[in-house]
Amino acid sequence: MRRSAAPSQLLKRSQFRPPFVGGVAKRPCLEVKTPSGQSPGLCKPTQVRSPKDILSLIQTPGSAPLGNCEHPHTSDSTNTALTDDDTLEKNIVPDDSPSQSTISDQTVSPSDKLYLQSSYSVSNSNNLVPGRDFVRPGHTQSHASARRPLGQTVQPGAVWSRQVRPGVTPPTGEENQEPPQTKYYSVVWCKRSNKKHKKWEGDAVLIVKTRSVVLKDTEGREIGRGMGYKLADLASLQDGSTLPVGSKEVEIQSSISAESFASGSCFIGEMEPSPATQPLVRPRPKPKPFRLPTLSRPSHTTENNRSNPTPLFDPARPDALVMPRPPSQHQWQNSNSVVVDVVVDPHVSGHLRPHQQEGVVFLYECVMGYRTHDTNGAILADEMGLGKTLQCVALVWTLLKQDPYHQRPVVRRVLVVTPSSLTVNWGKEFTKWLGRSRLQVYIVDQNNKAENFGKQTISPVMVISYEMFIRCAQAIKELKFDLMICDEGHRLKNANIKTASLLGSIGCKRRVLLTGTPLQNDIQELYALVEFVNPGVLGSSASFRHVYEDPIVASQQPQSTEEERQLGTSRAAQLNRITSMFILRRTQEVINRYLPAKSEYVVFCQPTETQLEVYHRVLGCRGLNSCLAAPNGTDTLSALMTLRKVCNHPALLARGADEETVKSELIKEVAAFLPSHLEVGKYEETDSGKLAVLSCMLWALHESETREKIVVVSNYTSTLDVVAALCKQYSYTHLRLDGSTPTHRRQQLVDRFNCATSNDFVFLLSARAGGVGLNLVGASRILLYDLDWNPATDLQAMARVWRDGQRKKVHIYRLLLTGTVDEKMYQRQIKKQGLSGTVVDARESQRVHFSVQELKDLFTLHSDTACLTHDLLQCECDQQGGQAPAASYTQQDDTTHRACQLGSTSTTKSTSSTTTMDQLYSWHHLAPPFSSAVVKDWCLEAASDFITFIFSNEARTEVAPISSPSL
Ligand SMILES: Nc1ncnc2c1ncn2[C@@H]1O[C@H](COP(=O)(O)OP(=O)(O)OP(=O)(O)O)[C@@H](O)[C@H]1O
Ligand SMILES: [Mg+2]
Repeated sequence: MRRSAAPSQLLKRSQFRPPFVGGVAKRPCLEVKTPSGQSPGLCKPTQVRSPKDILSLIQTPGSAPLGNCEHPHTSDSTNTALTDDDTLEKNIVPDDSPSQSTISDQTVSPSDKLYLQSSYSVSNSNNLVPGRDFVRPGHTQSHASARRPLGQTVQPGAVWSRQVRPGVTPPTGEENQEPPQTKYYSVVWCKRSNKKHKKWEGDAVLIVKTRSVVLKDTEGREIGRGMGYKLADLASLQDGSTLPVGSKEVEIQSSISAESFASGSCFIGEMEPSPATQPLVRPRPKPKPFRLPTLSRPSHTTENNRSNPTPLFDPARPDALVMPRPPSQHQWQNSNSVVVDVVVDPHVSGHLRPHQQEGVVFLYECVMGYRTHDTNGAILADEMGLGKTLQCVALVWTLLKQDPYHQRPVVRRVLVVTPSSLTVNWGKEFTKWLGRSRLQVYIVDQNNKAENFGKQTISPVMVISYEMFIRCAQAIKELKFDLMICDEGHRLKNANIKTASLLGSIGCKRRVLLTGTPLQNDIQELYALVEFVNPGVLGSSASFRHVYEDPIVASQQPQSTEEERQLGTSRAAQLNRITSMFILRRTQEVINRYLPAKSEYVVFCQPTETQLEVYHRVLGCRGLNSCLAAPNGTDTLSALMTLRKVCNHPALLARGADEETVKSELIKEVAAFLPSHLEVGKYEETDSGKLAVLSCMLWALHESETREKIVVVSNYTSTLDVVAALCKQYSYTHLRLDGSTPTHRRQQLVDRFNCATSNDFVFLLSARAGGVGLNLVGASRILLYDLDWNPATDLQAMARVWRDGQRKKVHIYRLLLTGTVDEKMYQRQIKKQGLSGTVVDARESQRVHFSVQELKDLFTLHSDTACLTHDLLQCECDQQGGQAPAASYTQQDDTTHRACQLGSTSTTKSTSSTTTMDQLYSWHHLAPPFSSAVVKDWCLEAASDFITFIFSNEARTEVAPISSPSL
C-alpha cells in the first residue's frame, strides 16, 4: 500500500483550540356515543347471520317519547363547557311536576308493534364501516308510538325519560344516592319536535354521566350536550326511552358496554379475525395425516386432477412450509371448489429463517383475506435488514403458481413499486432466491417501457420506481395487477401526495406495504398507511381522529386527567389490536444471532479556531436573532442548517457552495464576514474538526492490512463534495451515490463496491437517496458524518452495513462537533424527542416547531466542555471506561447496569432502536488521552488528537452459521 504522511502529522494541533479541561378528582360521569354499529341488539359483524337472527335483532319492543314537558338544560353546541357535576347540581332545573300523563292504546297501530330498527345495515361483512353500517340521515321511523308500552303512565316531570316500570317506585331523595356510573347508549337522534312520527336523522352515542349527557355522532364528534337532568331520569333510561339533548331529541336503541366505548369499537366497529384463522405464532405446519374433507366439488368436473387434486409440492416433507387452509367462511364463498394444500416451493422455503416463515404465512393469510373479512392488505414493518424482500419473493412465487381451491393461480400479475435505487436490487433478489429459470422480472427502465409489459408473456412481475410509476400510472392502471407490493412504503404516509393517490387508484385490492421505519410515532401517518392497504378499516379520517387520535394524544399530555388517560390507553390498545391483524413488525433481535458483532462509537470532534469563529459570528447575525424573536419554520431551519454547515465544514458557507447558500439570506449575511481563506471547493482539514478526524481515520484504515472498506454517509450532497475532495487529495478510490445518480447506475455502484475484488475504498452515500433498502455489506465500517433530526434516518443508514450477509465485525461511527448544534441534535435523539411530534423532519419545514427556549438552547455554543452530552448524563466516571463511584444519573431502567469498565459488554437489548440516555450511560465513556488500551479501535486512535470525547459500545452476538443460497 501507498505510504503517506498521516494527516494528523500534517495537521497542527495549534490550529485547534486548546484541549478542554476536562387534578381535581371528578365524580364518575358518563358519556354516550353513537354506536357505529355495535349495539348489543345487533349481531356481531363477523357472525354469519341467519334471516332468523336478523329478524330477532331488528325487532325491538320499546317505549316511546312522551309529550312535552320540562326539559333539563341541554345544548347542541360543542362550545358549551360541561361543568363538573358538582356545579351542575346547582343548575338543576326543578323537575317535580306532579302531573302524570297516560299513553293511550289508541296511539299504537298493530303494525307498529314490530319495529324495524333499520338503522344498521345488517351486512355480512366483518367490520362495520361508518357510512355503510350506520343509519342514514333521513330515515323515517314511524315507530315512536309503537315502542311505547301500552297503557302505562309516565312521570311528566321526568318527561323525556322512559316511563316508570310497573312495580318500580320512582326514585326519590336523589341527593342521598350514589352517583351512578357512566353509561353509554346507542341512540338515534332528530331535531326536537312535537311530531308524532319522528324523522330520525342519524345514529349517535349517548354518554350519560351523573346528571349530564353528551351526544356524539358516529364519527365520535360531539353534536350535543345536556345537563341538569334528574338522577332518576337518567338512571331509568332504557331501550325506547327518549331524551332531549340540546335542540335534539334522542331515542335509546340499546346500551353499549363500557368496554365498547373505551375501545372505540362502538364508533369504528369491531374488526374480528376470521373465525377459523389460526393465531399467528404457530409451529411450522406439520403434514396432516388426513386430507381435510372437501367442502364441495364441482359436479361438472371430470378430469382426474380437478376431482382429486394434489398439492404442487409435497406437504408431507419434514421441512415443508404449508400455508394455512382457508377458514370455513372463505370456503363457503368459494363453494364450488375443492381445497388443496398450498406449499411454498422448497427451493425458497429452505432458505427462510423462522421469522421469515412466519412472515410469509402472515402475508399469505392477509392477502388471501383469511385474517379478516373484506380486507386483503398487509403491512410488513420488520426492522431493517430482516429480509422483507425474500418474504415477498416467497409469497409472490407461491401465489403465482398455486391456489387453495385448485382452480387458477391466485395472482397472474404482480406490481412491485420501489425507490429508484432499489428496482434492480429487487430483480437481483428474485433471481437470488428463485433462480432465473423459475421467474423473470420486468424492470421498467429506458429499455423496458411500462406500457409494453402487457405485450410480453415471459414475466408476470413488474418492478417500477415510484417516480416512473407516476409517469406511467395510466398505462399501469389498464394492466390489471392482482397483487401490489410497495417497498419503503412509509413514503405513502401522506395520502395527499400524488404517488399515494395514484397508487390508491390502481384497482388492485391485494396490497402489501413494506417499511422498516417505525409506524407508531405519528398516528395520522399510521392511518394513511392503513387506509392505503385496507381502505375503510379504521373508519373515515374524521372518525379516526375523534375516536383514536384525539383521545390518545390527549392522554399523553402532562395535564391529562385520569379519565383521559384511561380512555387514551384503551383506545390505543384497541387500535393496536385492530392493526395487529394486518401489521407485522419484528425487531432486529430476531436476526442478531445471524449477524457479526458490532462496535458503535459516538465521536466528539474538537472544533477548529475557524469553526469557532464562524459559529460565533453566525450566532450574532441579525437574521438568526430575528428568528429567535419570532420563530418561524423556514427561518429556523435555515439558521440550523447554517450552523450544521459550520460543523461539517465552514467553507460550505462560502457563496455558491451549494444551492442553499445562494438562497439563504442568513448565509448571504454570514458570507460577508467569512474568513477570506474559506473558498468554495477548498476544503482544508485544518478548518474542520470533523474532517480532520475523518481524514485521520481514513488514512489509518487505508494503510492497514485489513483491506476493509468504509461507507461515509451525509445528509448533504455538499458535504459529500467535501469528503470527495478529501478522497481525491489522498488518492482514495471512492464511489458516490446521491440523488443525482441515475437509477440504472445505482445498483451497479452497489454491486461494484460489494465485490470482494474491487479496489473501491470509500462509498459516499447520501442518507436521503440511498439510506433505505441498500445492501452495502462490502464495507465493514460506516461513518455518519452528520445526523438527521429523525433518528430513524440514522438507523436506516447504519443498517446498510450491519445486515444479513455481513461477515466481518462492523464498526459504526457518528461524528459530532463538540458543544455545537450537532450535540444538541444527538441529545434530542437520545432523549427520544426526535420524533415526538415537534420536529419530524427538517425537510418538512412546515412541521418544525421549537419553543423559544428550545431555540435558545439550540443556538448556544458551549466551547468550554469536552462533551456536553457526558455533562448532561451527570456521570462521575473516570472517563477512561472506568466505573463511576456511584451512579448519579437517575436511571429509569433498573436493569441497565453501569458498565464504564473496560471490556464489559453492554447488555442493552435493542440493538436496532435509538440509543437512550439510560443506555448511553452504560456505554464506555472515554476522554483523552486515548491509549489503544482504552479506545480499542486503531482508526479512532489515529484521530485521537482531534477528539475530545468518545462513547463506545460493543454488541456481541452469538453468531449462528450463516446460510446463503447456493447461487
Ligand atoms: N434467509 C436469509 N438468508 C441469507 N440472507 C438473507 C436471508 N434473508 C435475507 N437475506 C439477505 O439479507 C439482506 C437484507 O435483506 P432485505 O434487503 O430484504 O432487507 P429488508 O428487510 O428489506 O431491509 P430494509 O428495511 O433495510 O430494506 C439481503 O442481502 C438479503 O438477500
Ligand atoms: Mg428492503
